[in-house]
Amino acid sequence: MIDIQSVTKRYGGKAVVDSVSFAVPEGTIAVLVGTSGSGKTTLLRMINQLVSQDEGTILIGGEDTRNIPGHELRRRIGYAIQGHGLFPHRTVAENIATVPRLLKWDRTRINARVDELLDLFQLDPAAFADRYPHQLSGGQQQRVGVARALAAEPKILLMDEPFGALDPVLRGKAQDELLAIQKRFGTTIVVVTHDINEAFHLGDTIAVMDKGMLLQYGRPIDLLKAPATPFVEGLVGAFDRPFRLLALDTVAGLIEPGEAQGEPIEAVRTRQDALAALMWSGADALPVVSTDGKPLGRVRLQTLLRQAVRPQ
Ligand SMILES: Nc1ncnc2c1ncn2[C@@H]1O[C@H](COP(=O)(O)OP(=O)(O)OP(=O)(O)O)[C@@H](O)[C@H]1O
Repeated sequence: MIDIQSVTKRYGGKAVVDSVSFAVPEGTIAVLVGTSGSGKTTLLRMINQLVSQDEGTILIGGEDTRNIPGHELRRRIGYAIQGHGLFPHRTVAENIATVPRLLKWDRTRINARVDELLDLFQLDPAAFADRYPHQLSGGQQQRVGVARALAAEPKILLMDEPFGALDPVLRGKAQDELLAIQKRFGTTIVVVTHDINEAFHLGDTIAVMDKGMLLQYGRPIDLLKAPATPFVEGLVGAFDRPFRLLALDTVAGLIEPGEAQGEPIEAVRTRQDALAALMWSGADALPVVSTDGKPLGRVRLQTLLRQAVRPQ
């Protein structure tokens, strides 16, 4: 658990992070969103003490971060930034091995971990381990940056616009990879993004910042149901709300018995995907199948539309 308590940072007398408090439960993803200059990066960098707060306390697993030497804290907390920050004169394998080496892992363990991470990010170790960052595409560099941040199996991962430079297709893939990794290792993750869609896709909780202040912190559904201010309402998109609501859940919970014509949809897809498929096909119901293709029933347009209404 990361517990941020009344944290303030001032530059030149001006609070760029202004008495912010929220807690990130263990094993969850919190996303920081907000306008440019609202203090997101500063707040993130206070968690690993790259920036020290002027007031307030940050506890990690109950321990005050100011009582942990900075270098030790930063070895315990993975950090991935936009533009990846890879060392240009080190190979991919050496980049990923940075923290395990500092921690003096033995060579066999380091090599195994590097290969495991490269596999996880779909970069064939035989082809990529010995390349230098400039020999990779931007998307590959970013994946290596995230792999490096994960190398020492940190319980906490901080990410600052980690997928900012990726095209929409790669960005979606990288987000799904991150969710899979988070599930597998139970990592607690704090991500900064400009992209509200990314926030909804990744976040168990979302923190909305404006001018150094935390306007709202809650689950995606809380922001949709009860935006704390007009700014939050604008950010979550008044017109997009029904679609965002549908995107929060899968088709699985809405399957009804019966048959339907048309291209089947998998039960793990979002309700928003199902609505899109129904609208596109012009049908009023679609067959639903399991990921291995077994028929499970059908999903009806009427049922979906009822889910898109403001929750009571
Ligand atoms: N070292 C510094 N010295 C002086 N001012 C700073 C420093 N670092 C950040 N700031 C100021 O603090 C404010 C918050 O910056 P920060 O980078 O945290 O915002 P952000 O929300 O991450 O912005 P962006 O989305 O544009 O990256 C900005 O006005 C910035 O100019």
